[in-house]
Amino acid sequence: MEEPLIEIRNVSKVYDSGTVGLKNINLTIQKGEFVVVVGLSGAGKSTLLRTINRMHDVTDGDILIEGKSIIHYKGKELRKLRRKIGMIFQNFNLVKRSSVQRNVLSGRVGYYSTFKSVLGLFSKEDKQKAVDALKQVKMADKIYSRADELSGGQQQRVAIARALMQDPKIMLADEPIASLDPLTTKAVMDELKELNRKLGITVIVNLHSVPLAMQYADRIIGLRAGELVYDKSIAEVQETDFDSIYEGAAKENE
Ligand SMILES: Nc1ncnc2c1ncn2[C@@H]1O[C@H](COP(=O)(O)OP(=O)(O)OP(=O)(O)O)[C@@H](O)[C@H]1O
Repeated sequence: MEEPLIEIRNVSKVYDSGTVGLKNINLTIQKGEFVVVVGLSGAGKSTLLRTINRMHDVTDGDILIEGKSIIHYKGKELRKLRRKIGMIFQNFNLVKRSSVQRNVLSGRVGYYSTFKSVLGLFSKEDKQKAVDALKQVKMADKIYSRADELSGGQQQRVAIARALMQDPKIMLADEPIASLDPLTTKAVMDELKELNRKLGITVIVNLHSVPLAMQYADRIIGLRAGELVYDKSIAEVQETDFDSIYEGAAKENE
């Protein structure tokens, strides 16, 4: 079998406050998978995603990407790792007063010296790349709009275009549709699915909605209180499975 793209081995994360974010997680993700992570608020979904791109360091265990341990990466190695991994957030994280073009080009910053990126000296190739990325998310006509003139769904698609500028192998999306209405939710989820299918990017998405998870995932992972309590391919998933992840946890809190 092919080498796994991501291997999480016995990973635990305890925050400085003493809160346990993750408890002994073991998880292997293959190239090309579309994985949805579900679980109650506070279950550790964001923590899990953020350990994969080293926004958070783990307390214990190891994470391998393409067979290499990443947990001690620093400087150049860490920058190279982060280029491979695009990230999408609930609140889009765009520079609201900047143009769509500028926001998308900023996804390329990891490839430039600080000097050039501060001055906005982007190459002609990268400007064309930004147009292509915007075409991919069907936002090319908004290239000169200001980010804050766009709807939430449009902003999220620009954020996806920005992440595509990195030529990522992995796309991490942390509640990407939490602040969107059903119609724009569909546009954003369809976009993530398309770049998984068409561009072969491995996608890991945190979602609260089980029906959406079932609609889009190849595989669903469930977290509860920092532990991995569920891991099935979509063909094996049954909606009642989630009672133990959601209702069971609710009972515990009573
Ligand atoms: N920076 C932090 N410092 C301390 N504790 C944190 C930090 N980030 C998260 N936590 C705690 O770690 C646990 C897991 O949080 P996490 O945000 O990963 O959960 P989540 O499943 O993503 O929840 P949500 O759906 O609300 O985003 C929670 O108890 C949370 O309060």
